[in-house]
Amino acid sequence: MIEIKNLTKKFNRFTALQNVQLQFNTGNAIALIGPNGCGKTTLIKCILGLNVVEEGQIFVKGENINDSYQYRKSIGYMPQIGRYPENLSIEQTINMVKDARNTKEHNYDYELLESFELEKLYQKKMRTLSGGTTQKVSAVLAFLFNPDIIILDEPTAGLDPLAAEILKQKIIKEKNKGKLILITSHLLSELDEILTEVVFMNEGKVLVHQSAQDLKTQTGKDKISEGIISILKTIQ
Ligand SMILES: Nc1ncnc2c1ncn2[C@@H]1O[C@H](COP(=O)(O)OP(=O)(O)OP(=O)(O)O)[C@@H](O)[C@H]1O
Repeated sequence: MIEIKNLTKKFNRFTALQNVQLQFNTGNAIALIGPNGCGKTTLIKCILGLNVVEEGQIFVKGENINDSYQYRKSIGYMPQIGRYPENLSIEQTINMVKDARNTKEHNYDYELLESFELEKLYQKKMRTLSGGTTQKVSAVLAFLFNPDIIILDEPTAGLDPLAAEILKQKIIKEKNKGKLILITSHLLSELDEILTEVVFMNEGKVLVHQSAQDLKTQTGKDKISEGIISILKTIQ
């Protein structure tokens, strides 16, 4: 569903991604793991078209992303830090994003909106929201259009434990429907129930891409999070 071929991303002379080759298939939840600054967000932004891809190619559902913007409709994105017009209410923000999609009829997914009980806060202005509530709005928007691919950058950072659990269960539910989930997180214990594959990155390179089961077998650990720690110790 997503294929990345020979992707190199430079910011002036700095190489943030080097010859990245990856393939992600439907029905999987994949964690991008690696130390701060290793290139996780840069990779996500390349897939989203927010970073220009000059060297290498990215295909989403078989289409080269440089050929059309339409592929973005297949992707829901929850950024690390969501930035919204300060003076809009939560309701106006959600309506603005719906309008921007320009689709009259849509099979909207309001499940997270309801679970987070955000309708109670509908009239609050975005600038007055706590960091965690802003994250909830970002999560709602990522799932709202029922996308086939959901990309979550540090999704549970700042969420309270109940909200983090609600989001985790939602991720599992959507993965089980056959969607592709890409997730970056430093909170490894939260990933245990979710993941089917793990990608380890360091200094802009992919070091390992393996299934969660292989990771557990290879490291001799019962939990994915413990297996990830074992691998991280060897690469840091
Ligand atoms: N727009 C940019 N201009 C210049 N350098 C950038 C830009 N975006 C990212 N970088 C650099 O690319 C490297 C990778 O950054 P990136 O945000 O992808 O890391 P990350 O793995 O997501 O880190 P973290 O775990 O801290 O979120 C960093 O050294 C960063 O400073």
